[in-house]
Amino acid sequence: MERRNVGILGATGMVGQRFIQLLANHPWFNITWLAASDRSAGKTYADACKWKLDTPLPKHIAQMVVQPNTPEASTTELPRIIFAALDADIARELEPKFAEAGCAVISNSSAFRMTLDVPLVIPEVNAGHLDLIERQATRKTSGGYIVTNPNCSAIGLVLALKPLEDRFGIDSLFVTTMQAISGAGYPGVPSLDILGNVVPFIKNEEEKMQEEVGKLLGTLDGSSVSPLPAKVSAHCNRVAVEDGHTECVSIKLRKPATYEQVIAAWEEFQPLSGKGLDGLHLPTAPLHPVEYDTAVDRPQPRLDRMRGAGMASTVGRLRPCSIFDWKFVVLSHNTIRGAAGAALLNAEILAVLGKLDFRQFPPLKQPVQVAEAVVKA
Ligand SMILES: NC(=O)C1=CN([C@@H]2O[C@H](COP(=O)(O)OP(=O)(O)OC[C@H]3O[C@@H](n4cnc5c(N)ncnc54)[C@H](OP(=O)(O)O)[C@@H]3O)[C@@H](O)[C@H]2O)C=CC1
Ligand SMILES: N[C@@H](CC(=O)OP(=O)(O)O)C(=O)O
Repeated sequence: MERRNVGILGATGMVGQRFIQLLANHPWFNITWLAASDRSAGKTYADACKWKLDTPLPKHIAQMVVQPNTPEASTTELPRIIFAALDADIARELEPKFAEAGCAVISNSSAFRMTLDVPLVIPEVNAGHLDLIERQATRKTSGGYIVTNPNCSAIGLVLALKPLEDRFGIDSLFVTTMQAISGAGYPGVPSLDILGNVVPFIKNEEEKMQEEVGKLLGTLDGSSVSPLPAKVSAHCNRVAVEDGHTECVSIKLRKPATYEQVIAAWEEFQPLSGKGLDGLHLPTAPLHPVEYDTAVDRPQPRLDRMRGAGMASTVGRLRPCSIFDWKFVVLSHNTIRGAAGAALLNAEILAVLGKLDFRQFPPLKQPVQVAEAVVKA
């Protein structure tokens, strides 16, 4: 099967490298275009990038020439699918240019997450919000659009919250994060600040978590999303862990739930595989998006971040909370499920829903039913 060409904007950074790693053997997508800042444009990728991952840099990627950061300056053909891994300020300026040029911009940045007509999506949680794409001005002119995935702490948390919201409703929650260093990009936090230390501040992180949870679990009312009316309070901390964000959560539910009912809600949560998508697996989707571990001392970042190939959210330590109803711990991989893997899964669901002009996608058995099942899940 011929694969669809894709590009990566911000390809030399921590998230850009994860995109390259995850796309290296992807069955539907083929990297043909890489771009970064003016510092890198014109160099080979190997010269421009400090490769930090523990799998080798693919040889054909190493030899690719890094392109300038605008559609018109590209010296090679611009693919119609662009994965973007830019800082928010740069994304705010560049991503619309690619959407105007007719690209599907699958963004990882916070720049447009809360914009009314931009979907903020986790496919297992709110795939129906992708309908917002059709409201974007560029969709009607060039066909291009922007889709975003959430903040890396919000993703792991919301995967654990969605089954609870569906079955019991969420009234309030209190969450304290312990976030890995890789979340700050490269070179990121200075070693003298973080070694043997905890930094109780990550700029804008608490605000992003609080508002993104509401939009992700909110309801699409035609032209915009009404946020979930739950109170969310977040404390965010940077800790000396390489990869994997850990979060301690206390939650008040709207309906009473027993220990067994809460665990069942997590364990039975298979929104993409159980309702018509059988046999039409999305390559990056984990079979179990939420895994509950019964051990008293799990989840732990070093031991659990690669569950579901880095795409699962691991939950543990469910116990009664003396202030709210229940408390538990959530862990997810911040640069895979929290970033590049999240964007890749968004691209895959867009492909299945026919929003990537994805002509080479293998024929679906029952296309309409499958799409509807995914959207309603
Ligand atoms: N790390 C994480 O866990 C997560 C990060 N994110 C978000 O993803 C985005 C990228 O993060 P991360 O990879 O960690 O950041 P890095 O700092 O590691 O990488 C930034 C990338 O942007 C490129 N860049 C910088 N300036 C420009 C420019 N003017 N034009 C084009 N490209 C430019 C850099 O290229 P060059 O090498 O040439 O400087 C590099 O490729 C951010 O918005 C971040 O908040 C989201 C979720 C998780
Ligand atoms: N701020 C997160 C990384 C992240 O997800 O950022 P953003 O919301 O800008 O994508 C961290 O430091 O761990």
